[in-house]
Amino acid sequence: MANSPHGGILKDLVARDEKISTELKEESHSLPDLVLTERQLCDLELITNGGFSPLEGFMNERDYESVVDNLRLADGVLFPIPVTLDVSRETVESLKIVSGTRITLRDPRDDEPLAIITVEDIYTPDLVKEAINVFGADDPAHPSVSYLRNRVQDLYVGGKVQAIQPPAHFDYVALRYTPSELRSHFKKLSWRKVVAFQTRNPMHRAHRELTVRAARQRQANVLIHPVVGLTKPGDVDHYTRVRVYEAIMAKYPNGMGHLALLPLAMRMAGPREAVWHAIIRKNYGATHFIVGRDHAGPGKNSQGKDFYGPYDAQDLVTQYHDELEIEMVPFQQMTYLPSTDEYQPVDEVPKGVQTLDISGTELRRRLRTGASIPDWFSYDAVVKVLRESYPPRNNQGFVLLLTGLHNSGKDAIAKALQVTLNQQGGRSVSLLLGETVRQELSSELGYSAEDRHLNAQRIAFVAAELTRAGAAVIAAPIAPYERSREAVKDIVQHSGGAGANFFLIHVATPLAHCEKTDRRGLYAKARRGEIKGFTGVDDVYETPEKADLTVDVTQQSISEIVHSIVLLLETNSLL
Ligand SMILES: Nc1ncnc2c1ncn2[C@@H]1O[C@H](COP(=O)(O)OS(=O)(=O)O)[C@@H](OP(=O)(O)O)[C@H]1O
Repeated sequence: MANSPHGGILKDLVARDEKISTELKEESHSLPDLVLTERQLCDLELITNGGFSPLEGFMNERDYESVVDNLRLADGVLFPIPVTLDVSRETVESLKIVSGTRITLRDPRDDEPLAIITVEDIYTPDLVKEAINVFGADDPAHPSVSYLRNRVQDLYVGGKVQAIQPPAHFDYVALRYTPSELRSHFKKLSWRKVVAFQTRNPMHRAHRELTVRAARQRQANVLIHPVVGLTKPGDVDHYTRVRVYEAIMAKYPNGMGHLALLPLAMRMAGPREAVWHAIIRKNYGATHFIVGRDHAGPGKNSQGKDFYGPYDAQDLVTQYHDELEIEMVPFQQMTYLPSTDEYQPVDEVPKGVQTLDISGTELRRRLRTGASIPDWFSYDAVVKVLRESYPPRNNQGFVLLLTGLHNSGKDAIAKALQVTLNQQGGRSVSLLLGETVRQELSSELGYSAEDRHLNAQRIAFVAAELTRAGAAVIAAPIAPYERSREAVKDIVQHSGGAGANFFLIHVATPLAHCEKTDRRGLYAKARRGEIKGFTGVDDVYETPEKADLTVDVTQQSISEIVHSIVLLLETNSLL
């Protein structure tokens, strides 16, 4: 038997409104629109599937104030986190939003109408108070406070929603359960007691041991219920994590556990978040909920201290135990005891017994360097998934941007380097010569400052895509402007993923040599005025200020230059 929902009734609005969804969809076309933010989309999904029961919409001012002040809705029901629809003043004015207005809420990914909100009120939130009460401090080191300060719009719009359809998902569809679906699943399996485990991180042996212990203690089954909505910036992406969870599920005793994904936008609100998580799991039918050390903690504040005490979350859940009606299973941190090859909560380890742990930072270091990750810490299948997503540097892609004058030797160096890297193997090598890019990608562009900059940005886009897939990219345009070269670096480092390794190599062959040896005669034509705005003749070449390497074909042979680039890559552990 699944636990009863918070407030007594599961507010499955999708099921409730199914009969009128065609009419609602029809009406949605004639209403003003709001395209949701990513966070609002996650919130709406949980409002409409019942995960946030007893909510039936975004909070009005009375509920919001009451939640911020007392962790309760205006009617007194426990609810610790504001769930609000923020809208800019301009939008409120341009859409003429007033009490009673009906607005279509749209999915930002595909523009589909998901729900209609009937506006109850429009109010100005006190964001400083919200930060202090809900997150503990008005400190922008907290990701949700930073979100309040930088992303949240001026006004909140409160009102109940009617569901047109749930947001569409195309990843891990079979693992996404609504509260009703999960409840049916528990019924089908005759699970009476279910311990839910919340996580936003990859799971290893310690987590498996902890959850199995919890199940044993409470004679229950285990629901692994990871968050796949928004988590803390910098977390492991949910695709990788779900593959990890799938791998670890095979390590549970047969039939003990089940994996379901939760599309929640976390707030990292520590104690309040733990109470919220418990309510959500109750709505999904769980009877027990694990709260460990530093539950939903965001890390350090701007003074370098933890935002919350390690067991503050457990204390707050205990405080509301009676009305939560889901039993907390508190856990201390698990640690490994090599002498007996087992995990135990730290507070149960006898004095003097040796323990082992691997921190998150150490794990990331081992992934980066390819160093071994011991069996006592994780499972081969889990490590394999992580290594695929976080390859060691010698498997990561990289971009070498060779910049220099026409006929500086950059093409010859690039081609020789391509051959050298091909000889070594292990990566696909892509060559983006200036001339090739001009023919294949930028044939309509000329040589104005703007066109040259755009050309560089196109090279950056292609290079970032290739390097993200693990390729070695050698790009050799003239790239005469510092701002363009900086833009290339920026684009590669921001969208190149794990392979965001970028090196600028200045081929600094003097103009006189480039000109003297130019068999194509372009400099001669430029001198005669037959080509206008030619780099080095009547257009500027800005010498790079921060090249990773400077080479010159009048001082070194092509082989020597290639070797110096190989050494640069080797020094950076890329070869
Ligand atoms: N006005 C002018 N200025 C500079 N270069 C010119 C110009 N007109 C044509 N070319 C020939 O175009 C080739 C490719 O230039 P790039 O795309 O590398 O230049 S840029 O980075 O956009 O500045 C470049 O060849 P490579 O140096 O061999 O790549 C030039 O020979």
